[in-house]
Amino acid sequence: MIRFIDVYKEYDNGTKALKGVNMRIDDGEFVFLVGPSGSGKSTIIKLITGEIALTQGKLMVNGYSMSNISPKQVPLMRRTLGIIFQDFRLIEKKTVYENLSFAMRAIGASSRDLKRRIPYVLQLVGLEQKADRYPGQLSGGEQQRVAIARALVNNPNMIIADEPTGNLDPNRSLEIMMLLERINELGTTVLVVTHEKNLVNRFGKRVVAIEDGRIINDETGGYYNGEKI
Ligand SMILES: Nc1ncnc2c1ncn2[C@@H]1O[C@H](COP(=O)(O)OP(=O)(O)OP(=O)(O)O)[C@@H](O)[C@H]1O
Repeated sequence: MIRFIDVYKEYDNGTKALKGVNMRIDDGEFVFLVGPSGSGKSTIIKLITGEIALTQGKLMVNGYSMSNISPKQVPLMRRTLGIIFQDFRLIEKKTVYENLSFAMRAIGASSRDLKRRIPYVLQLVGLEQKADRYPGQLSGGEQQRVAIARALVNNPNMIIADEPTGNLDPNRSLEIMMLLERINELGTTVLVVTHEKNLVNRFGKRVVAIEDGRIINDETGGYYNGEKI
Protein backbone atom coordinates (compact mmCIF):
# COMPACT_ATOMS: atom_id res chain seq x y z
CA MET A 1 0.00 0.00 0.00
CA ILE A 2 1.19 3.51 -0.84
CA ARG A 3 0.10 6.47 1.22
CA PHE A 4 1.05 10.11 0.66
CA ILE A 5 -0.03 12.35 3.55
CA ASP A 6 0.36 16.06 2.85
CA VAL A 7 3.65 15.53 1.01
CA TYR A 8 5.77 18.48 -0.08
CA LYS A 9 8.91 18.26 -2.15
CA GLU A 10 11.21 21.19 -2.70
CA TYR A 11 14.40 20.59 -4.70
CA ASP A 12 17.72 22.10 -3.63
CA ASN A 13 17.35 24.93 -6.15
CA GLY A 14 14.07 25.98 -4.52
CA THR A 15 11.68 24.40 -7.07
CA LYS A 16 8.50 23.36 -5.28
CA ALA A 17 7.64 20.18 -7.17
CA LEU A 18 4.93 18.83 -4.82
CA LYS A 19 2.65 21.09 -2.82
CA GLY A 20 0.66 18.97 -0.40
CA VAL A 21 -0.05 15.66 -2.11
CA ASN A 22 -2.51 13.24 -0.53
CA MET A 23 -2.99 9.91 -2.27
CA ARG A 24 -3.58 6.35 -1.26
CA ILE A 25 -3.08 3.30 -3.45
CA ASP A 26 -4.36 0.07 -1.94
CA ASP A 27 -2.97 -3.36 -2.68
CA GLY A 28 -4.44 -4.78 -5.86
CA GLU A 29 -5.31 -1.44 -7.49
CA PHE A 30 -4.46 -0.32 -11.04
CA VAL A 31 -3.79 3.42 -11.20
CA PHE A 32 -2.85 5.78 -14.01
CA LEU A 33 -0.91 8.89 -12.94
CA VAL A 34 -1.29 11.61 -15.55
CA GLY A 35 -0.41 15.28 -15.91
CA PRO A 36 1.47 17.78 -18.03
CA SER A 37 5.24 17.94 -18.31
CA GLY A 38 6.78 19.28 -15.10
CA SER A 39 3.65 18.64 -13.00
CA GLY A 40 5.42 16.33 -10.53
CA LYS A 41 4.85 12.77 -11.81
CA SER A 42 8.52 11.70 -11.78
CA THR A 43 8.93 13.34 -8.39
CA ILE A 44 6.15 11.12 -7.04
CA ILE A 45 7.79 8.02 -8.52
CA LYS A 46 11.23 8.95 -7.17
CA LEU A 47 9.81 9.51 -3.70
CA ILE A 48 8.15 6.08 -3.79
CA THR A 49 11.37 4.35 -4.89
CA GLY A 50 13.43 6.28 -2.33
CA GLU A 51 15.61 7.91 -4.99
CA ILE A 52 14.87 11.30 -3.42
CA ALA A 53 13.69 12.32 0.05
CA LEU A 54 10.54 14.27 0.81
CA THR A 55 10.70 17.74 2.32
CA GLN A 56 7.59 17.59 4.47
CA GLY A 57 4.73 15.20 5.16
CA LYS A 58 4.55 11.45 5.44
CA LEU A 59 4.90 8.68 2.88
CA MET A 60 4.31 5.00 3.51
CA VAL A 61 5.48 2.47 0.90
CA ASN A 62 4.45 -1.15 1.49
CA GLY A 63 4.83 -0.80 5.24
CA TYR A 64 7.99 1.36 5.23
CA SER A 65 7.87 4.96 6.39
CA MET A 66 9.98 6.86 3.85
CA SER A 67 10.67 9.82 6.15
CA ASN A 68 12.57 7.68 8.63
CA ILE A 69 13.63 4.58 6.71
CA SER A 70 17.14 3.39 7.64
CA PRO A 71 19.74 2.88 4.89
CA LYS A 72 19.67 -0.84 5.73
CA GLN A 73 15.95 -1.05 5.07
CA VAL A 74 16.06 0.69 1.67
CA PRO A 75 17.01 -2.45 -0.33
CA LEU A 76 14.28 -4.40 1.46
CA MET A 77 11.72 -1.70 0.63
CA ARG A 78 12.88 -1.68 -3.03
CA ARG A 79 12.29 -5.42 -3.28
CA THR A 80 8.60 -4.76 -2.80
CA LEU A 81 8.65 -2.71 -6.05
CA GLY A 82 9.23 -3.68 -9.68
CA ILE A 83 10.11 -0.70 -11.85
CA ILE A 84 9.76 -0.32 -15.62
CA PHE A 85 11.12 2.60 -17.64
CA GLN A 86 10.44 4.06 -21.08
CA ASP A 87 13.91 3.05 -22.29
CA PHE A 88 13.71 -0.57 -21.04
CA ARG A 89 17.18 -0.47 -19.34
CA LEU A 90 18.08 -4.08 -20.12
CA ILE A 91 21.64 -5.36 -19.97
CA GLU A 92 22.61 -5.55 -23.65
CA LYS A 93 25.35 -8.13 -23.17
CA LYS A 94 23.10 -10.57 -21.39
CA THR A 95 20.39 -12.75 -22.92
CA VAL A 96 16.76 -12.44 -21.88
CA TYR A 97 17.21 -15.37 -19.49
CA GLU A 98 20.41 -13.87 -18.07
CA ASN A 99 18.77 -10.48 -17.54
CA LEU A 100 16.18 -12.19 -15.39
CA SER A 101 18.59 -14.51 -13.57
CA PHE A 102 20.86 -11.54 -12.80
CA ALA A 103 17.93 -9.75 -11.10
CA MET A 104 17.11 -12.85 -9.07
CA ARG A 105 20.72 -13.56 -8.09
CA ALA A 106 21.03 -9.97 -6.88
CA ILE A 107 18.63 -10.77 -4.08
CA GLY A 108 20.16 -14.15 -3.30
CA ALA A 109 17.77 -16.50 -5.11
CA SER A 110 18.88 -20.13 -5.52
CA SER A 111 19.31 -21.98 -8.83
CA ARG A 112 16.17 -23.87 -7.95
CA ASP A 113 14.22 -20.61 -7.55
CA LEU A 114 15.50 -19.43 -10.95
CA LYS A 115 14.47 -22.63 -12.72
CA ARG A 116 10.99 -22.40 -11.29
CA ARG A 117 10.34 -18.68 -11.62
CA ILE A 118 11.97 -17.56 -14.90
CA PRO A 119 10.01 -19.87 -17.25
CA TYR A 120 6.81 -18.79 -15.49
CA VAL A 121 7.37 -15.05 -15.97
CA LEU A 122 8.61 -15.51 -19.55
CA GLN A 123 5.46 -17.40 -20.35
CA LEU A 124 3.39 -14.68 -18.66
CA VAL A 125 4.86 -12.01 -20.96
CA GLY A 126 4.75 -14.32 -24.00
CA LEU A 127 8.50 -14.62 -24.53
CA GLU A 128 9.24 -18.22 -23.58
CA GLN A 129 10.60 -18.83 -27.10
CA LYS A 130 13.06 -15.93 -26.88
CA ALA A 131 14.93 -16.68 -23.66
CA ASP A 132 18.28 -16.98 -25.47
CA ARG A 133 18.02 -13.75 -27.49
CA TYR A 134 19.96 -10.61 -26.66
CA PRO A 135 17.95 -7.38 -26.22
CA GLY A 136 19.34 -6.04 -29.52
CA GLN A 137 17.72 -9.00 -31.30
CA LEU A 138 14.25 -8.08 -30.07
CA SER A 139 11.65 -5.50 -31.12
CA GLY A 140 10.90 -2.55 -28.82
CA GLY A 141 7.67 -4.16 -27.64
CA GLU A 142 9.49 -7.40 -26.88
CA GLN A 143 12.24 -5.56 -25.00
CA GLN A 144 9.61 -3.86 -22.89
CA ARG A 145 8.06 -7.25 -22.16
CA VAL A 146 11.47 -8.48 -20.98
CA ALA A 147 11.67 -5.42 -18.73
CA ILE A 148 8.23 -6.28 -17.34
CA ALA A 149 9.34 -9.89 -16.77
CA ARG A 150 12.43 -8.62 -14.97
CA ALA A 151 10.32 -6.31 -12.81
CA LEU A 152 8.09 -9.26 -11.90
CA VAL A 153 10.68 -11.93 -11.41
CA ASN A 154 11.23 -11.23 -7.71
CA ASN A 155 7.49 -11.18 -7.10
CA PRO A 156 7.07 -7.54 -6.02
CA ASN A 157 4.01 -6.21 -4.33
CA MET A 158 3.72 -3.39 -6.84
CA ILE A 159 4.81 -2.58 -10.40
CA ILE A 160 5.65 1.04 -11.18
CA ALA A 161 5.80 1.84 -14.88
CA ASP A 162 7.21 5.25 -15.82
CA GLU A 163 6.05 6.05 -19.37
CA PRO A 164 6.29 2.36 -20.36
CA THR A 165 4.93 2.93 -23.86
CA GLY A 166 6.81 6.15 -24.67
CA ASN A 167 9.04 4.39 -27.22
CA LEU A 168 6.40 2.16 -28.79
CA ASP A 169 3.87 2.45 -31.61
CA PRO A 170 0.14 2.45 -30.74
CA ASN A 171 -0.42 -1.28 -31.26
CA ARG A 172 2.58 -2.28 -29.18
CA SER A 173 1.55 0.27 -26.55
CA LEU A 174 -1.88 -1.29 -26.29
CA GLU A 175 -0.31 -4.75 -25.89
CA ILE A 176 1.94 -3.53 -23.09
CA MET A 177 -0.96 -1.86 -21.28
CA MET A 178 -3.06 -5.04 -21.63
CA LEU A 179 -0.17 -7.05 -20.22
CA LEU A 180 0.04 -4.71 -17.22
CA GLU A 181 -3.72 -5.08 -16.79
CA ARG A 182 -3.35 -8.88 -16.81
CA ILE A 183 -0.53 -8.70 -14.25
CA ASN A 184 -2.80 -6.58 -12.08
CA GLU A 185 -5.60 -9.13 -12.43
CA LEU A 186 -3.16 -11.75 -11.13
CA GLY A 187 -2.81 -9.69 -7.94
CA THR A 188 0.05 -7.20 -8.36
CA THR A 189 -0.67 -3.52 -7.72
CA VAL A 190 0.15 -1.41 -10.82
CA LEU A 191 0.95 2.31 -11.06
CA VAL A 192 1.45 3.64 -14.58
CA VAL A 193 2.72 7.14 -15.41
CA THR A 194 1.70 8.03 -18.93
CA HIS A 195 0.91 10.79 -21.40
CA GLU A 196 -1.10 8.47 -23.63
CA LYS A 197 -4.59 9.92 -23.39
CA ASN A 198 -6.17 7.40 -25.75
CA LEU A 199 -4.87 4.48 -23.75
CA VAL A 200 -5.87 5.93 -20.40
CA ASN A 201 -9.37 6.68 -21.60
CA ARG A 202 -9.77 3.25 -23.15
CA PHE A 203 -9.06 1.27 -19.97
CA GLY A 204 -11.55 2.91 -17.58
CA LYS A 205 -9.24 2.57 -14.57
CA ARG A 206 -8.58 4.92 -11.68
CA VAL A 207 -6.92 8.09 -12.99
CA VAL A 208 -4.98 10.41 -10.68
CA ALA A 209 -4.30 13.73 -12.39
CA ILE A 210 -1.59 16.05 -11.13
CA GLU A 211 -0.95 19.63 -12.12
CA ASP A 212 1.62 22.03 -10.74
CA GLY A 213 2.46 19.76 -7.80
CA ARG A 214 -1.14 19.18 -6.70
CA ILE A 215 -3.62 16.40 -7.35
CA ILE A 216 -6.48 17.98 -9.25
CA ASN A 217 -8.57 14.89 -9.90
CA ASP A 218 -8.73 11.30 -8.72
CA GLU A 219 -11.49 9.01 -9.86
CA THR A 220 -12.11 5.57 -11.23
CA GLY A 221 -13.07 5.65 -14.87
CA GLY A 222 -11.77 9.22 -15.04
CA TYR A 223 -10.74 10.70 -18.35
CA TYR A 224 -7.51 12.40 -19.20
CA ASN A 225 -8.18 15.71 -20.92
CA GLY A 226 -11.75 14.56 -21.37
CA GLU A 227 -14.84 16.11 -19.88
CA LYS A 228 -14.13 14.85 -16.37
CA ILE A 229 -10.74 16.51 -15.95
N1 LIG B 1 16.54 17.46 -9.62
C1 LIG B 1 15.75 18.53 -9.75
N2 LIG B 1 16.17 19.73 -9.30
C2 LIG B 1 15.38 20.83 -9.40
N3 LIG B 1 14.14 20.81 -9.93
C3 LIG B 1 13.66 19.64 -10.39
C4 LIG B 1 14.45 18.45 -10.34
N4 LIG B 1 13.72 17.44 -10.88
C5 LIG B 1 12.55 17.99 -11.26
N5 LIG B 1 12.52 19.31 -10.96
C6 LIG B 1 11.39 20.24 -11.20
O1 LIG B 1 10.30 19.79 -10.43
C7 LIG B 1 9.06 19.95 -11.14
C8 LIG B 1 8.38 18.59 -11.29
O2 LIG B 1 9.20 17.78 -12.12
P1 LIG B 1 8.88 16.27 -12.47
O3 LIG B 1 10.10 15.70 -13.13
O4 LIG B 1 8.35 15.58 -11.28
O5 LIG B 1 7.70 16.43 -13.56
P2 LIG B 1 6.99 15.36 -14.51
O6 LIG B 1 5.53 15.53 -14.30
O7 LIG B 1 7.56 14.02 -14.27
O8 LIG B 1 7.40 15.86 -15.95
P3 LIG B 1 7.63 15.06 -17.33
O9 LIG B 1 6.28 14.61 -17.78
O10 LIG B 1 8.20 16.09 -18.24
O11 LIG B 1 8.58 13.94 -17.03
C9 LIG B 1 9.44 20.63 -12.45
O12 LIG B 1 9.28 22.03 -12.27
C10 LIG B 1 10.90 20.27 -12.62
O13 LIG B 1 11.57 21.25 -13.38
